[in-house]
Amino acid sequence: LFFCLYFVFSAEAKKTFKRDKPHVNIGTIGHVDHGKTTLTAAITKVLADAGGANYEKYEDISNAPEEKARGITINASHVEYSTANRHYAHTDCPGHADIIKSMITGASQMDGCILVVAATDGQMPQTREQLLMARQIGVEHVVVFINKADVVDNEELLDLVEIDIRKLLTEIGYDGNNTPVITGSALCALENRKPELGINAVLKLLEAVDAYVPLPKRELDKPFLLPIEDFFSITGRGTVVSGTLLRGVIQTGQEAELFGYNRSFSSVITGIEMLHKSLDRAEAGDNLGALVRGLKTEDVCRGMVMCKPGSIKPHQKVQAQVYVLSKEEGGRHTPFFSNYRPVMSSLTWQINATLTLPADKELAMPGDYTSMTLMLIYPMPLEKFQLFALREGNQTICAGVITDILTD
Ligand SMILES: Nc1nc2c(ncn2[C@@H]2O[C@H](COP(=O)(O)OP(=O)(O)OP(=O)(O)O)[C@@H](O)[C@H]2O)c(=O)[nH]1
Ligand SMILES: [Mg+2]
Repeated sequence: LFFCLYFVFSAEAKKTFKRDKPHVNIGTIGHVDHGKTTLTAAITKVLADAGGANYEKYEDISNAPEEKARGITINASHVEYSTANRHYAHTDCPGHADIIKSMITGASQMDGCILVVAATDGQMPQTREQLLMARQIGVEHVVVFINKADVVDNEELLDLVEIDIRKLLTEIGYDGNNTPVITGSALCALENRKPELGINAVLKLLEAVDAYVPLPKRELDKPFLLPIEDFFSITGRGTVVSGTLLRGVIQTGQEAELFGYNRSFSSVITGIEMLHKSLDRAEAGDNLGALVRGLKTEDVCRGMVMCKPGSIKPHQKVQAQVYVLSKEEGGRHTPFFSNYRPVMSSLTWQINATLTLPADKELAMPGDYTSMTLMLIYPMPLEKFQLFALREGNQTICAGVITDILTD
């Protein structure tokens, strides 16, 4: 959330066009060379003419700056633009590896994405892999752009590509029948040629994104979650837990559940304090202390969570998708195998977990990404799409995202 706000505000300062509209994060995914960057440039060009963007040249976007997310080097360009109803931040990563890394690390934070498929190739292995990854990290809405239609003058072939993509979407768990699929040419839009395939197709695409990708749920509207960082006791009053409220809103008098490391307590929030001031209410992003009724300091420890009862649960076995940090990123120099037992860390907790690689994968090399099963020594607060790291001593060796809960 902070990152989002920072991004919006810092962008606000830099540029001049109006930004008083609901904000949505999107991105381009698709097989190498299918036209993601050309399309990104074309969108800004088309919208620049309507006053909703600054035209970002292909060269500037494709020259993606290196950024670090969770210790991982990712090449990513961010552009922004506005349609009539919305403001978008759009991430474009070059090539397959950076797209996958930005998805696993949560760097791209897409509320929806544009899948670019070149009509000349149709779906390719990376199209499928990235779409699957998008599904696994919780991107619920995809809009498809069938690109390079300018060089395919065979209607039937274009139809076949569309049918094939709809089939793939359905197979992966998307609504393949109702997903908007727009056919056109990003290059024509960029070069002001063949308006029906160029500018008009890009406008159609933007209309589809506006209509099909819903506005993201605000963090404030979600059930509250406080990963506990610290705790202390106030003589005569009780125990205070502190940390940064990750989502939702808390109020005094509210029921809360505290759990983790095989402990679980029900309580009521009787006081909230922030910057030495007492408050009735705090919201996502606030760093606060909460006085909880009936708990002793020895009941609580760092790594437990305080949450709206039942909103997040302890789990011991999960399925995950991870990126194995390369040596250059500070990761391992050598591969690891099934039954390896690193420390898993997420929210504010850390715990030992045993990992199992998929049956067809004998080892995981630095720089790889892979699925794996993780068995924790205790059930811990976990949910689908949660980010975590695997560590070895002080070294981060993997960054991952939970794709499935396997046990209660
Ligand atoms: N004919 C034609 N060529 C296109 C079109 N869109 C993109 N291209 C060309 O396809 C090539 C790849 O385009 P990019 O936009 O760089 O593709 P990308 O998906 O960003 O590629 P990576 O970032 O390397 O994965 C470039 O030479 C583009 O000029 C199009 O609509 N028609
Ligand atoms: Mg590119």
